[in-house]
Amino acid sequence: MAASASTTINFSTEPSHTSLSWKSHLSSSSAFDVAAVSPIRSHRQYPRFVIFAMRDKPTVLVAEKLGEAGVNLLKEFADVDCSYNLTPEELCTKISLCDALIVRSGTKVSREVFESSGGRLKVVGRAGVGIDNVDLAAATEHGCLVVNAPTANTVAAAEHGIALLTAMARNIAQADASVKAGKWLRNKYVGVSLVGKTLAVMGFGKVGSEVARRAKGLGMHVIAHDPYAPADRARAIGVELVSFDEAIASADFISLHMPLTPATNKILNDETFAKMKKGVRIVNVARGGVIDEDALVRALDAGIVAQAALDVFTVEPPKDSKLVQHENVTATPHLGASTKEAQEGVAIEIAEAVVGALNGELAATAVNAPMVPAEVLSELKPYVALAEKLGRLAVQLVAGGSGVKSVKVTYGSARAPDDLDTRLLRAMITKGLIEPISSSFVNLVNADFTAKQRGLRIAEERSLLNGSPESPLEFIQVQISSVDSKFASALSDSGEIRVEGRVKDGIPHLTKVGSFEVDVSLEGSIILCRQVDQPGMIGKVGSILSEENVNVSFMSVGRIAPRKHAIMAIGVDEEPTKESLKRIGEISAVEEFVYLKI
Ligand SMILES: NC(=O)C1=CN([C@@H]2O[C@H](COP(=O)(O)OP(=O)(O)OC[C@H]3O[C@@H](n4cnc5c(N)ncnc54)[C@H](O)[C@@H]3O)[C@@H](O)[C@H]2O)C=CC1
Ligand SMILES: O=C(O)C(=O)COP(=O)(O)O
Repeated sequence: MAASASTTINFSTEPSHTSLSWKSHLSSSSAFDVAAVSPIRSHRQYPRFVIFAMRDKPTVLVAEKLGEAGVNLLKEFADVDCSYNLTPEELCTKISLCDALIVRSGTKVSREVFESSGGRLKVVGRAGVGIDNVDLAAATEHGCLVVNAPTANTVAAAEHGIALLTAMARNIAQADASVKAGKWLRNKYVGVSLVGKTLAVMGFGKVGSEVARRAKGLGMHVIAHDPYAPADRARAIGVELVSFDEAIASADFISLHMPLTPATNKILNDETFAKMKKGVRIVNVARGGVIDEDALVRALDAGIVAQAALDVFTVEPPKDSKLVQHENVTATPHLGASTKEAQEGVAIEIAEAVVGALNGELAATAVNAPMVPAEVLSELKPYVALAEKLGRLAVQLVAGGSGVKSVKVTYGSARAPDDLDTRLLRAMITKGLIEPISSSFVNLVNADFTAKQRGLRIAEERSLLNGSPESPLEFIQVQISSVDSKFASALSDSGEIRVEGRVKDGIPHLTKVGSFEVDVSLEGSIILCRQVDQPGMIGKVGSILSEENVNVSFMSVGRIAPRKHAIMAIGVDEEPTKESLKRIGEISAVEEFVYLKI
């Protein structure tokens, strides 16, 4: 027995992605080492972890141009259908035949796409950074994992930002067009210098900080605004983090590098343009939607904004856009990520992520599932299996099987509270609790959503144990309250169904049922009998099962005191017939029994 609980901490009362998290994963998406940005991320092998169980060769639909190396990598594992320029209707029709979909920024992966997939679509791979074209809520509700390729195009986007900045300052595009039109307008295209000017980088993440580095090399004074960026990262590059208002009021140039979210939608608008220095110049390689484009046209006409260089637009391609036609605007057709190097890197990065996910690995770049480091996953793997099995057992002990609303999970561990990420465990307990009593498919992606939708409340509690924190967990206990049990002995003194398990030699074991201690490996199915403790019981049950050729893998008896009540837990490899279960129930000393499928 492990040391008894010394402290009990209530971590969360509601399933939530942030309640208990691995300490290194609490930082925002911007947390990365700027010096480590490289066009091609090396692939890390994540432990196989069954999010999806693929039986046949999967089909991957590549809906936008993807680098050849990525397509070849996909082909080693899947049937690959490269169909570009599909209409939304065509995409919805095709998707029901696909296990994975790969897109860039030009394809809307809407709720209809997930609904049309009929549950087959398991992974959406975004070959790039921005996932604003994917309906994440719908993906999550459908248990579909969304992965992106967040690092391989960083440098390309930053270089494009700098290209636009310098081209804009020296009127390169306009001057080029006029020379080609036979003109020689040396006075018209006098530019502005960059050296000594203030550049405000809005969004100091991967691209923003690479732009900042390069702008410093051009002799610019660089400030940045990013509510989530750590000050020491900015300091390391020699950039001061300032408030939004200070950034836009003091900048000669503004470069946008934040994601498009409800909070950043039209963040540059009439009101914010009015606060800018007259003659400010704006670069946007982030997303068109962060600028109110009509307001930008007004600001350009009023001379508040002297020039804008835009790679991205609210609607792409832009139609009859006054903004694009404006003489002080330089426009490119969303080329930020379009270098050979970046496209090769992105293609490999996304192909690896999609193949990994289809193989059951938890992707390192998952957008709508917990990102758990590989080493943590390896360590937690047997406990993940234990968690699901305990959930499955507990719910089968409920009379009627339904009406489960309130579950308490206790994790017994000697580790410090922030050293244990329980999101995987909670998801698998939820899977175990819900799948035996419904037609829902539950995985790591949709577990919290599915629990919430069913009104299932999972409270998590940590029981801090004395002893060595070598293994992440000593035990997991699952309790279901306010329900009747079909096996009264599974009820604890306080009336909840209670099962507890441990991992022994890498194998999940059931170690407690109600108040009875047992020990049965959770590998096949289980028969639990309550009996009056007396000699010969094991033999009687064993011989009934052997007559049926049912192999007994494990047997254990947990009793309160000799010759009083005991619980016999029997692990079986095959499913006993109803008749043999009936015969076990008829043994005179057996008071109640239950057969549980794991
Ligand atoms: N034009 C193109 O082809 C490309 C565009 N992009 C876009 O560039 C943007 C940045 O990409 P990454 O740097 O890779 O992402 P990132 O996630 O590394 O950085 C985004 C940064 O924006 C910050 N942020 C979030 N809300 C903010 C707010 N309200 N104000 C200021 N900062 C805020 C975040 O804290 C984060 O540091 C994304 O929108 C992405 O889609 C990226 C690559 C290519
Ligand atoms: O990665 C991003 O966010 C981009 O905007 C690149 O988009 P693309 O893959 O070139 O359509």
